[in-house]
Amino acid sequence: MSENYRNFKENGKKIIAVCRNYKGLVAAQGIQNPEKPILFMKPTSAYISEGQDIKIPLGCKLLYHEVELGVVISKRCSNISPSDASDYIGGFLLALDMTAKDFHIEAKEKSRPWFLCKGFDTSCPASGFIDKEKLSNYSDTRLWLKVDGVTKQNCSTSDMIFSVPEIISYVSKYFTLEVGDVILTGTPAGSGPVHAGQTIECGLADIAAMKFAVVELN
Ligand SMILES: O=C(O)/C=C/C(=O)CC(=O)C(=O)O
Ligand SMILES: [Mg+2]
Repeated sequence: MSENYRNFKENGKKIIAVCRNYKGLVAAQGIQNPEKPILFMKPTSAYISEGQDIKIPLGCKLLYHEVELGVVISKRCSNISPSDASDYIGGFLLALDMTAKDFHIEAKEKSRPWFLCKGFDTSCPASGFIDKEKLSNYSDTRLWLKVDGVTKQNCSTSDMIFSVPEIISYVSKYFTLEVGDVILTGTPAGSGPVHAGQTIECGLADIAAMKFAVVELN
């Protein structure tokens, strides 16, 4: 069987991301739980791997970190039910949904798309492929993030509003999912600013961890 999805950074065609998917984050913002998953996309050119730096995009004065669990799709599919969704999970990844927050605020104020604030080069630092057997309890796994050694995000994926199968099912009703596509499942409470010279470390229980430096664009 072909396992091209394991090399999702090369073979995937899309990164689809869910936002406002953690109860703690939504409560902290004083907003209602969304009625259905809220989606946006990042280009696959946004991926970087450990050893590469997060580059603050041109003109950005406020860059935010968001640690997230990502799901790698193993088989082409569309319009699948939540109960069938696990058949299409190839594995997982640990990811950062880096956000140019000042651009994001402006985009929301002016009702503009989120592509620039969410999709710039280096906006998706990602771990390698995590076998699904290693993460059988993906619905209750700890996600954490530190900036310069100080914990900023620390939450279980059990705080998600929409579960991984519900998200895959919902997304697949509108987009054909292909081998190696990734779905980012949203960030828990505690997202905040990072500056050039700082280091972000994050992890998924004791299964995956990664570290990235934040640098000025040059
Ligand atoms: O302000 C908002 O509505 C959402 C902001 C985000 O960046 C949301 C996410 O990407 C997330 O919740 O993961
Ligand atoms: Mg996010």
